[in-house]
Amino acid sequence: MDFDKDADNQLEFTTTKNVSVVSTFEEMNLKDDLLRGIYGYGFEAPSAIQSRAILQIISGRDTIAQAQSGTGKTATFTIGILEVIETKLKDPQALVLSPTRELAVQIQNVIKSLGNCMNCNVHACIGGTSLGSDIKQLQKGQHVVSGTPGRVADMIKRRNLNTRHIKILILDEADELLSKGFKEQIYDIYRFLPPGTQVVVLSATLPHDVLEMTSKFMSDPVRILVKRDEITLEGIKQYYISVEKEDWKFDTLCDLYDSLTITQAIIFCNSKKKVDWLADQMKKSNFTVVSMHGDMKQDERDHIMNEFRLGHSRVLISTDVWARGIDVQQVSLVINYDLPYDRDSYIHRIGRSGRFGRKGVAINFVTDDEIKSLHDIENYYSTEIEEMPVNLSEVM
Ligand SMILES: Nc1ncnc2c1ncn2[C@@H]1O[C@H](COP(=O)(O)OP(=O)(O)OP(=O)(O)O)[C@@H](O)[C@H]1O
Repeated sequence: MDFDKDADNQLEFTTTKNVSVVSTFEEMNLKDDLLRGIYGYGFEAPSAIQSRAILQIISGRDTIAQAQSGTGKTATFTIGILEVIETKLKDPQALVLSPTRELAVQIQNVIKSLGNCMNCNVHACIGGTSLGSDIKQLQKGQHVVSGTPGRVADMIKRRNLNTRHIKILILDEADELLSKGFKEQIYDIYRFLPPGTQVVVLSATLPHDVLEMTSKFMSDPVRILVKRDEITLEGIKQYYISVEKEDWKFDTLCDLYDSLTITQAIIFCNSKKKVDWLADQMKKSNFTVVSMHGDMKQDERDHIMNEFRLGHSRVLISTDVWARGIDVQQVSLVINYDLPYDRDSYIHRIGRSGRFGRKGVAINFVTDDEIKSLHDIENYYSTEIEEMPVNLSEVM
């Protein structure tokens, strides 16, 4: 496999024709224990992506599954994995890779929950934790490993993660995993997997160059894609506030604070330094906020994450470490204190609200310099980002 080989620019990618759609979980003919796990978790009927992609994954075919944020991609691959693994065999049979530690742990929990009646061991193999305990957990015998690329590559090379029986590799947030920062590590892992390992890639955003790259490590994949103008969700209302100058953003945020705490809110900044600065300023002005970024110690990140999931903290300031995959259903408001540098991040950030059909609101603070980028995003996704009405409570 050569990830960097020049791709054919003429390639057009379209959704595979005649992918069958099943409207109930029963029709998927799943193992009884798995079906019980699904209903026990509270799911009643499959979402659009689940109706299409689960059976493809179970059939063993390489699969490219794109679907809007919060529409159930995690359960899509989880149900696929749980159906094909054999719990009698105590070796890793499925490997799930994702770009952040928090996401890898969240996925581990979803797999555990859906596999609750199956005696399925799932290990989160992530950086920032002790190597010793990782090794111990792997020695115990795990059916599924959900991890971040660095630690997983390390465990494979040290021969603590046995890849011999892996039959399915999942790349969640695949466009991020195949971007510059991760690509080499993914390649490193891929070459240790048995030949013919089934590959499944998922994301809300799959740009053309990423789809091109998939031809290097996937064979005749089934493609379920979303058109660019259908990626944004109707349920997430998008607004902007013109702040003219950077200095005005802070007061604007303070004015909005009461609305932020109605449910839960995420405020995105473009750098770790800015997250620290903003959290400091808010605290100095007596607002209660928490913050999280990739330079914090893992136990601190875990603590912030747990408190936020429990609803004990309501306003979280973060970087793009929080942009992808994290699922907290109570989040109904996302603020881009800084507009993200790229269009894909915009989709992932605002998608932290409006999970599985819930309503969400995204507010973009834009200086005169940022207004052009905002219009770019608007045009690219054929979506509407309106000026924020005076009274936010009217739209919440
Ligand atoms: N069939 C279902 N019925 C009810 N709820 C579901 C169903 N499938 C998924 N959900 C719920 O929807 C929420 C979003 O799912 P998930 O996190 O898998 O979305 P996603 O598509 O991976 O989003 P993202 O693109 O942000 O990663 C979760 O809280 C999940 O429990």
